[in-house]
Amino acid sequence: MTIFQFPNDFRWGTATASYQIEGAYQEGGRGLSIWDTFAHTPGNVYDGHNGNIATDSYHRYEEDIALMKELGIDTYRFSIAWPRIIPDGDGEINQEGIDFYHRFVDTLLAAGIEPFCTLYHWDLPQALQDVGGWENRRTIDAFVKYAEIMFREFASKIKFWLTFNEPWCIAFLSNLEGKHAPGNTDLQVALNVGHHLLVAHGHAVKLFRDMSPADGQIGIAPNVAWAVPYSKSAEDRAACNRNIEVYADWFLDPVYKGSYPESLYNWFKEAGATPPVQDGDMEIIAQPIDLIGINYYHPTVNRYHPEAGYLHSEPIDMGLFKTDIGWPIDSTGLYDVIHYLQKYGNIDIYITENGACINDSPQNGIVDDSMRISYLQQHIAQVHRVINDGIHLKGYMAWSLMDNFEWAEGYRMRFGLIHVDFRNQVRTPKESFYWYQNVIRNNWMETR
Ligand SMILES: CCOCCOc1ccc(-c2cn(C[C@@H]3NC[C@@H](O)[C@H]3O)nn2)cc1
Repeated sequence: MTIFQFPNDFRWGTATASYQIEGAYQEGGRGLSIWDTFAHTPGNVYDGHNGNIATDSYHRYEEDIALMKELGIDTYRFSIAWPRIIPDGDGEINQEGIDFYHRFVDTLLAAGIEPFCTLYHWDLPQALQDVGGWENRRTIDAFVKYAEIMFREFASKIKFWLTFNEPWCIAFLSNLEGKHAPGNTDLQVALNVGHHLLVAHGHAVKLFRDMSPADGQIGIAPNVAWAVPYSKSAEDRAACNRNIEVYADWFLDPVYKGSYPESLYNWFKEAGATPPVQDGDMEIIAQPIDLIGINYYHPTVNRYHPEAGYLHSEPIDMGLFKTDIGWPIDSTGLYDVIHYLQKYGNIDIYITENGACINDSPQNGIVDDSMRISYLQQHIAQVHRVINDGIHLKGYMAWSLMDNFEWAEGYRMRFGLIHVDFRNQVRTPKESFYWYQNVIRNNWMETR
């Protein structure tokens, strides 16, 4: 048994996202998002699930925040639904939407919980997609207008901001692999989307500085892959590097270095695609940021294979224990990838997502999700190990507060510390909720 003591100022939290929990998709003046369209299109989401109701948190946020207070978190990561603020993307402001988030944030603050706000967690207004979405540079200006409204309204209440969640998912999963909204399957489209979201990020950061909100911090939240080569061969090592770089470096090099990673740039160029860089873009992207959020779930073991996707990098099943979504459980990847990111300097890092898909259900009112406790314990131990190495890892937000809409997997894949019965919205804290509550209360963890 080991005791892991955390710094007094370490932040403990949970995370969610607007489309995954709010529901009320046609209420409060909300416009449609690309995820409404994608989920309403047969075949895109498991069993036709969608976010029309989700966990009904638009109506139940006070109950949710009471559970957060019981859990004892000091930080809550959530996202704003752009379609609630500007229903058609860049037209009229919807005051009802702004008012909703003021009530929500005020309730969080009254509960002593720090709001940690993601501006864009994938729910692009459909009206913007109708004219090209992130492929169209016009969406950059629309995003900056949206961000300005949010900073003006909330910078006095919200001190932690993320521009984009998981840029790899926005660009590649959604526009090359076609698995998320809007479901394109073209490499050049993916590079266009990825570049434009980076330019939008840079403009939003510059605007944030120009509006000089008192003591606010802003960053971006890439999901990171950690790939270990199956063999020591140069081919396998290169295949792993491509896999790691496409999630992290493709976005963080432009932000921290003002240029795309050369090797991957050339890899895509060989495939006939290059980012649509215009004069001044790379300078605006490289606006200094204050922090990054890192979303980590699992590592992979990869080898080179000429027919393995756009990176010729094939993940190998090494027989590890897996969560119910099929991801291997190996917390060492978290330690390794955080050290990998030190090449950008000893930047302030928050783990803005980490968690396990374990589909346990209540038995006599108890959800004995011991596998999730084991997963969290292993990963929080690695968080401590990273801090012990002097790395500025400032906080940990478990994904997720409660079971919710897990994108293409719908509601069958459960990541929550709280079980949600989607037939009646009954929330049941799982055993992992009480385990995490104890870690937070003590600010230390013991392994068992
Ligand atoms: C067979 C090939 O498939 C290609 C990879 O396909 C995926 C799908 C999904 C993910 C994925 C999902 N999550 C959790 C979410 N993070 C943001 C938050 O909203 C959570 O719901 N992280 N990564 C990665 C890769």
